[in-house]
Amino acid sequence: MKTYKYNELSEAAVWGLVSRNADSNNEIRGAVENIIAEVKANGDDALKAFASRFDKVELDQMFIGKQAIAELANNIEEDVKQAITVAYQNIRKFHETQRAREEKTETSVGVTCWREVRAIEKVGLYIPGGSAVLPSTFLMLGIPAKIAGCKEIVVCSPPQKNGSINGYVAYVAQLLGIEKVYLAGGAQAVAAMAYGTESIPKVDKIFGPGNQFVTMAKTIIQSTTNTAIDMPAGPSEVLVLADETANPKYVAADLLAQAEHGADSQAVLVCTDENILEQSILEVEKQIKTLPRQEIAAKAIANSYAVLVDSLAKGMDFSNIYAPEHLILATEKWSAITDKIVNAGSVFLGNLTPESAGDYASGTNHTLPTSAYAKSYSGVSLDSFVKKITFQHISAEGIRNLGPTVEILAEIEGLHAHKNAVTVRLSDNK
Ligand SMILES: NC(=O)c1ccc[n+]([C@@H]2O[C@H](COP(=O)([O-])OP(=O)(O)OC[C@H]3O[C@@H](n4cnc5c(N)ncnc54)[C@H](O)[C@@H]3O)[C@@H](O)[C@H]2O)c1
Ligand SMILES: N[C@H](CO)Cc1c[nH]c[nH+]1
Ligand SMILES: [Zn+2]
Repeated sequence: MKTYKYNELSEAAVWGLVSRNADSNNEIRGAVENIIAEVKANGDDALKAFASRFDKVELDQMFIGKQAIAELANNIEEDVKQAITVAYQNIRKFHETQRAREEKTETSVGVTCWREVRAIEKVGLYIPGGSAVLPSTFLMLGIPAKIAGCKEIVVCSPPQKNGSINGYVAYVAQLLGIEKVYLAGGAQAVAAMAYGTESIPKVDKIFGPGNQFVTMAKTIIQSTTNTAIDMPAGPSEVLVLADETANPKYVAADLLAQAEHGADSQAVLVCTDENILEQSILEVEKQIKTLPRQEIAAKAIANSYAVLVDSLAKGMDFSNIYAPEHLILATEKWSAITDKIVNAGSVFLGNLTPESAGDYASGTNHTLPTSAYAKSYSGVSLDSFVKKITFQHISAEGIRNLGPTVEILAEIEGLHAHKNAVTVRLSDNK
């Protein structure tokens, strides 16, 4: 892992360091635009052709139904069922706390305004399944969708080599009461949910993480269709901010946990202590050899780096510019610096809080903004699955009170029909 000294970096060098996945974006955009156009024109036939090309499987049907889901779910190990259930309960508990309760407000006498929450009716959940199948993502998306009360939940995941889904995904489907999982992955799944095909219904909003193809497809359909997206949730990343109280073994384990997601993942160590920094890098080199996915992790680590800083405050400055998906404060002094966090998707405090806990089971959502989108987006939550509609009611007293103000403002904008909508009421309610 290459190491930089923060106080020796120019501003341009810092911006260069924090930019990710920028080089390949144009190439990926072209490929994804072609995939979207194919799905739009040829529906299920295109999906089957892409499954054959990218997932190396010939599909007879486009989904796995209730009966097959039950059979697959039945066959998984008991301890896994229990672990999934614990995760389900914690994620549900945390997301239940996000139900909005807002008061009605009388903004002026006789004028009452409020907001009411309505679920987005048709949502599409993308469950990644390329290099690793992620049933945990199904929990992260399915639980808030169910709590919100979304009427139609369409689920897509890449077909496995046997033309089916794995048993753990099936078990989650059963827990959530979802009766169909569509066999579509990558950009083509996103296109299918945005345009609809013979089998896959068009949805109002698409959720879920994925590789650069999935993320690019979401970004494109967001501006070319009326289907919204949760956020750009692309290749995983972590920034560990450590000091002399950090444990290099834990730091390295956390860096590798995100590195093993994909060759394009990034793991950044920002450290105030040269010794801890060097020990952590040595630990990365040691621990990586024990990983089954060491080839993938090694590519991600080659695409990662460490930064030596003078203080935790300087480290936090760098972190805020980087805006990591995950920020780990590997320091006993974490409580002194949390208020300095401006940009991060999800934060893990202290030496005993591994990021993996949030990936699976502590309760927070693991679908989070990457590539510095944490500067402007939040991770998935119950809010992501609802709209908040504003309401207002104006009484006779209210229109007498507020009417003249509206008339004047409509007048200065030259919008006389607007003014008149008030005037006709005022003349009837003197
Ligand atoms: N940000 C988050 O919240 C978050 C959460 C979980 C996972 N992730 C990320 O999700 C990603 C999952 O990626 P994955 O690849 O394992 O699964 P994936 O399901 O995102 O992608 C697999 C699909 O990609 C398509 N594909 C593969 N090669 C292609 C090519 N050359 N051209 C066009 N399409 C192609 C195929 O259709 C395949 O089905 C990882 O990068 C992981 O880090 C992010
Ligand atoms: N770390 C991923 C988000 O970037 C989520 C995940 C799923 N499974 C394991 N990890
Ligand atoms: Zn992870």
